[in-house]
Amino acid sequence: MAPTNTLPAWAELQAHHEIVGKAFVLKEAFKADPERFQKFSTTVKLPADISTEPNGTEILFDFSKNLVTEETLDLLIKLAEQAGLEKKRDAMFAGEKINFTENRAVYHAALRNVTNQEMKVDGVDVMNTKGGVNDVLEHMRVFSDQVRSGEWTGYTGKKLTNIINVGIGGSDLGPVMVTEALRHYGAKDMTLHFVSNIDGTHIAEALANSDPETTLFLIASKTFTTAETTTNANTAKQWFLEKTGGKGDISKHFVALSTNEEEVVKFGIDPANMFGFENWVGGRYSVWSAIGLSVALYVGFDNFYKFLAGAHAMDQHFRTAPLRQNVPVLGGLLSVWYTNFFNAQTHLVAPFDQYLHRFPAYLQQLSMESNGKTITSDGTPAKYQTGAVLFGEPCTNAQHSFFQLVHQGTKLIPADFILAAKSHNPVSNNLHQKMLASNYLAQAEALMVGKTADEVRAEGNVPESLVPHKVFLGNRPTTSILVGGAIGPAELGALIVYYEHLTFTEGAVWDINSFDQWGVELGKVLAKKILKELDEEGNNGEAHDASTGGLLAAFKKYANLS
Ligand SMILES: O=P(O)(O)OC[C@H]1O[C@](O)(CO)[C@@H](O)[C@@H]1O
Repeated sequence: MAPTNTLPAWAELQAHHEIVGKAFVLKEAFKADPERFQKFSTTVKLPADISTEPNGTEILFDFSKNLVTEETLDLLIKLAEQAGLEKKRDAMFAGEKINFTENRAVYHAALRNVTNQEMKVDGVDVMNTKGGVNDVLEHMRVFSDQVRSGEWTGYTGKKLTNIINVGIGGSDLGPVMVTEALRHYGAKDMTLHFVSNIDGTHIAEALANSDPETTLFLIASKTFTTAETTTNANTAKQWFLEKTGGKGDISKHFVALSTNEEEVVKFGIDPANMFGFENWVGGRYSVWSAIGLSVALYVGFDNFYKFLAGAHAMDQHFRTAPLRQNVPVLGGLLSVWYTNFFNAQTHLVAPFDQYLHRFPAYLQQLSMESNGKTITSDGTPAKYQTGAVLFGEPCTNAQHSFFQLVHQGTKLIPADFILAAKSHNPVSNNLHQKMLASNYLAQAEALMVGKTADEVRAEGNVPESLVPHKVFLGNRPTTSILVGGAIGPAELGALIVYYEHLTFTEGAVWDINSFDQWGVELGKVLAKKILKELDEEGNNGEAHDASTGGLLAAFKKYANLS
């Protein structure tokens, strides 16, 4: 396609930004238009049979506190149309190989296709084929039921209640985030560990209090060749065999979640205990696949299925809602607006929800591994900014750390705030939840209205020298997401998919391939080479630049390596 910044709508948006965007005052827009909230907010409703609410949970997306007019949205949608967003979306759902640098389809939506619509890649029905989506789901159902009920036991006949997931990146972040988010639904007799880091501390700490008789290892790796995962998995296997005096039965205690049967077998896992998926599932989208087995084990298969169904509901919305009411499209286009026309560098996501404490970390991989790219579809560098730096922490904690910068710093930080109307823990007569909600509402309002010097003075007793320090410029944009019930499996599924398709929309407009991750390769290859050098006697890193060589030599000296 033509470079995005040469599309007619881009120039129109630039002109619009000069005239309208730069001068836009959010609080004035609310005064001028009493309908602004209604006009700029959209509600998505989940099916009743999967929701926490008897009539179906509504999720309200309030975009009204963004620096936009109706004309801005119209122009952004025009840009999306000119960039071929709908065509690209439809190609993804048609199983076309839109991951063109790896010649792969991007079909994780099939994993949550709970209405069993026809979905094909290369003419093959991925849902109903042998070993396809429905077969793997059935395998996950049977296995998770057996482990949870105690029918599947360890080598001494004990129930497996200690689950250790070994995986990294998408094979870790999704399972960790989702099991934490759904802790309310988790089996009370189960302990979960997630081992990802190559730092030996991670596996050592997980094994320290584990009993081999009751431990189940899930070796989660799409490729089954990732250095961290294979090393941690081998350490786990060695620990298991040592602790059981060689009597431990690997087939009862180790299962693999992978696409690579050959490597799984080499490792010593029975292919019958392998839960497969296909290469059209990207690592960062794999929690919906067999990689989500820890979720199914912890919250039970029925809840896992509701998680898929909530995700599917958001897929359906993304596929069918007109762009102007399409929430992931609007979220993605707002990100384009701030990144490319306001020069914003970041995207803050702050869940007002302790269970969602790993959500920002999960979104970091989703967003930055997808859109941290410079090269566009024709192989040339983009002449505009792409992926923002996504960061976040749960509130109210974040308010007491980095929110100073969000309120009074020199940077524009577009922010998303997420709250559930109902808490799973309405302690102290729901006081905590009301305080949480009051902060959720107050932060967005404060960021918008700010505080003028006159307002500071009117508070009285403020020395004139302090006045500028107490001024808040305001006009800082937020998107508020309000889940109408509690955050259950379906609500969580829908929220994740909102961000997936928001990321898709950004990538489609920026004309980059959001589905590869070549940028992680260089460091991996170099680390392999340096690992050998650490063991080579007399090698003091002379082949490297002076800094790397100097550090390598110093490490060897301090660590007593020769
Ligand atoms: O599941 P695997 O193949 O072990 O890969 C783990 C992670 O590594 C990456 O390839 C990046 O290094 C991610 O995309 C992926 O989620």
